[in-house]
Amino acid sequence: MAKKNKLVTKEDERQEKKAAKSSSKLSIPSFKGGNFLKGKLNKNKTRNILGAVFLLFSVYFLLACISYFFTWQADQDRVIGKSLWEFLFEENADPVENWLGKFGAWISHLFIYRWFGVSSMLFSFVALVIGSKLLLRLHIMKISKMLAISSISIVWFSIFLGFFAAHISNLGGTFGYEINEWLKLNLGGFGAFLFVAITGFIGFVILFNPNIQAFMVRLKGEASEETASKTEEEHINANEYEAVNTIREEDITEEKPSATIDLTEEEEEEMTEEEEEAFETLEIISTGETEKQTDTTSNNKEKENDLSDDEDFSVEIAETEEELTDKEINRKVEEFGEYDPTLELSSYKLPPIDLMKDYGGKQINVDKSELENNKNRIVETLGNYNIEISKIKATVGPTVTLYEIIPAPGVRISKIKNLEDDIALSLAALGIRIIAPIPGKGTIGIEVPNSKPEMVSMRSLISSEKFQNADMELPVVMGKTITNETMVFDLTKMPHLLVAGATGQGKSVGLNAIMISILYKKHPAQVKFVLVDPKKVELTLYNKIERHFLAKLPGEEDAIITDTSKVVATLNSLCIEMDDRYELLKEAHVRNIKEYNQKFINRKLNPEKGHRYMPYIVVLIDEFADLIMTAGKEVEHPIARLAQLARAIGIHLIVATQRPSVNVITGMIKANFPARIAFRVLSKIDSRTILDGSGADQLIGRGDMLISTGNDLTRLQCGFVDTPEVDEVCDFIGNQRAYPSAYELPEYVGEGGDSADVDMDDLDSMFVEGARVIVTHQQGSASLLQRKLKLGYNRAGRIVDQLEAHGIIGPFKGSKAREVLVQDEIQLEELLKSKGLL
Ligand SMILES: Nc1ncnc2c1ncn2[C@@H]1O[C@H](COP(=O)(O)OP(=O)(O)OP(=O)(O)O)[C@@H](O)[C@H]1O
Repeated sequence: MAKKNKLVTKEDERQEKKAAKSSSKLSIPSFKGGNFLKGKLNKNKTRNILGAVFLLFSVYFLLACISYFFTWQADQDRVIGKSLWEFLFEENADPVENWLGKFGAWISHLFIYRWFGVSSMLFSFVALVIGSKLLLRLHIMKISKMLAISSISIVWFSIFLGFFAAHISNLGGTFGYEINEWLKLNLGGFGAFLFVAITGFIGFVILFNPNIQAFMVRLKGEASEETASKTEEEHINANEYEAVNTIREEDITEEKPSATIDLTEEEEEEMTEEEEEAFETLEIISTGETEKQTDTTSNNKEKENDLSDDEDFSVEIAETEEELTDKEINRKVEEFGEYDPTLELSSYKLPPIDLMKDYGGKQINVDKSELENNKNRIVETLGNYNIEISKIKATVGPTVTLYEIIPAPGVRISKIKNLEDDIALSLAALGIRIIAPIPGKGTIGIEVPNSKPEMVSMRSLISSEKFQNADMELPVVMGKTITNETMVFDLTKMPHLLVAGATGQGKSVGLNAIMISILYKKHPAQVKFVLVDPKKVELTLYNKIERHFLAKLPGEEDAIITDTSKVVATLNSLCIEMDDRYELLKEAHVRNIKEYNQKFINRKLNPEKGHRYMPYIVVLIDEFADLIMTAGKEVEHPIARLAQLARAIGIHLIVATQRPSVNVITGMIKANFPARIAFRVLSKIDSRTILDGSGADQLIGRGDMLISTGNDLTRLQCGFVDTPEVDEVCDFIGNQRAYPSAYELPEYVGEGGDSADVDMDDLDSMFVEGARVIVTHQQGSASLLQRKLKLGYNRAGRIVDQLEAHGIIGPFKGSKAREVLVQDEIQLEELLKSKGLL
């Protein structure tokens, strides 16, 4: 009780403090009974009230003025020469003609007749702008700017219109008339007119600062340009990028919209008064800071002046560099328009949806008796072990049904988890998976395969609204979740994928699904694939799109790599590409490929300095186990390097393997692939290797898969795409106009490079250091040089060749390190001296 009292007191104190704060802001003088006002008014309310008053005045005043022009003759006799008080309380009680009564007649007479004439109506505009800003938070224009424009316009138009007072009275008001009379008296009629015209021009220039020269140039050039622009227009039309999405609106299927709450918007709308106050105080603080800053600069200046009095000491202040205006910066964009990377293949068309087959399965058929049977069996089995259930719910997916159970209070979750095999036995089904508890739901899930699984066709996934409207860099649609939702993810966010699954469980179909997703969404300028296929048959279909979408090493015949030694060269070449791209990013002062490309499109990067539009590169390696077996560290090292660093520069790896054992998926690889996909594997150990947990061994195969992205593990039914469909898509793309060749990767000179090519006179500047590193470590490898001297692959390879040519190391020996022919550093020094290299 005492505690409660204490709380109440604190709350009271807080309220009092708040009231005091708001009253001090409004500076309401403290008077007796003013406490009521203090409590009720705060800055926000005052603002609203003032806003409403301004808006009301704006409308009232405008109507009064308009009415004045129809009624002034009738009302003028009564208003003229009277103060407001006199006029409102005069004895004559007859109504006036003005639509807005006596006050309307008086105020319009005051403003139009006695003051500024017609231009007085601008006061209504002034009130409108201020009122809408205060009440409706509508920003029509900057208040200071509006006040400057309005006041100058009111005065000037009054004088200008006063010029015609002899013909139409009231136009310029008494003010305009009197000024004109005075001007005419002193400058003559024409002189007065000229004076008014010139002041008008000066006012216009001060307010709007028009670019008169540009206007003149445009005026001159207009006639000659007219004909030129016509032809240019035709030219632009011809070049327009027509890579239209050929999927018709009606083909796009929409999923049930899930309720999404846009927190940010709500927060914005519902900014409480306190927050607003805080916001305003913040503004005040920040302006305070700038004031402080200017103070210090002026202090500094004073100090400088003091110093410059000293004869021996001169102070030079660095000139501030000139900054380009936004207009100048964007000059290139204005001149040429934004850079369009797709221009070279501007008529490229994305594949139409009709190329995909419909395998049905849009609607899930719910077999009620099956559901009932399964439910009864689950309840029964659990009942046998004295586990009571308080609720059970089934969600039917394309191939699996999820039974969610809430056990009675006091039941241990681990007890249910241990009954996995017993439940599987009672349901007589393969692939039962128990998720205890389902993260974020507070229930236990039992996944039971349907007796009649539905096939999920790739067509339905591609035409899903989610995929079609996905605003992602590399959107991938792979399948449907257990709740029949299409799952779309951005490959750039993954950022690499490890795919594993025993043979025949749907891995190749899955890889095709990834490829097809990207092909259905991206232009050849935006993405390139590096395809590695040691099995030689899986990816050959994509040969047809070589000149559109594939990347390869210079001088290679086939873009699809099947030979292990070429894989090593390609991976190393990708490392060089990565280093090059990082260098370009550094020069462009951006952090990732998206920002870089955006800057390039906005023509802020100079192609003459080596800048170029960077396509994403997706490296797809099928059968990674085979590569590791044959090339070992030689592939592991560049892959780990790419996986660690390549994310920001747009190289993404998809590595697939049949054998997810620890010697294939090593710790180094695993650590760098946070996103993993598991199709069915044969043992719990394999599942643990790929997913760090069991589950993949309990899948039912045929495209049933688990995708793990860090913490989340989602079960999906992978979309099915058959080889003829992939073939047709590739045909469609392949038959369109293509680039002259595949995207060229940088050249890689490997450790097995031809030493005959070495130029003995052009030794690398790091040659001597390289030789010392090799001799000290007695290990002849380029990767050692790379690590120790922080060199790129290309350069380290070149130094190795030069070392071989100078007889410091022996020839290339496959995956083994080269033999070092110099015993120690003393011998090396002698050798280098004898060759004149020291
Ligand atoms: N998503 C799917 N939906 C339905 N059936 C599928 C799906 N994925 C695969 N299958 C079936 O499984 C078969 C084998 O698939 P796939 O060729 O992809 O296996 P794999 O794991 O790549 O095998 P391997 O490693 O031997 O190449 C397919 O021919 C198809 O019948």
